[in-house]
Amino acid sequence: MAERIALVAHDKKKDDLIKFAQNHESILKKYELIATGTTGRKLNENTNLEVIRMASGPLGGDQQIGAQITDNLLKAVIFLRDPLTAQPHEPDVSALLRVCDVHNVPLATNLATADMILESLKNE
Ligand SMILES: O=C(CO)COP(=O)(O)O
Repeated sequence: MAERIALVAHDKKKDDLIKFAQNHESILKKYELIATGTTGRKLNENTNLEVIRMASGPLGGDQQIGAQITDNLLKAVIFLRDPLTAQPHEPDVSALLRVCDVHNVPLATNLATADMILESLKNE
């Protein structure tokens, strides 16, 4: 089974994530990709990647991804969150970030770190 990476972006960061995914398509293609609902739909529509969609973030998608981290299924999480906009599901967002730390899963919350994580995956 291919290793799995989660891709998530809040609304104001979705364009950044799509551009990021387009720029890194060749490395991302080597992984099974999952995303929250709207992020996944936009990635499927705007890149050549095949992304498995969870529920939308506000409807529990972050929690579904968190459960996969707990089950040791994820290699890394790229979560471009919007630090300037309050989210109705902020507790879910915090829980996802927290569970990455609990299980020591690489987590990028901005593009600079996301680039570094993918750079390091190239060397595997
Ligand atoms: O809200 C999100 C993550 O917290 C993202 O959810 P969507 O991809 O469904 O917009």
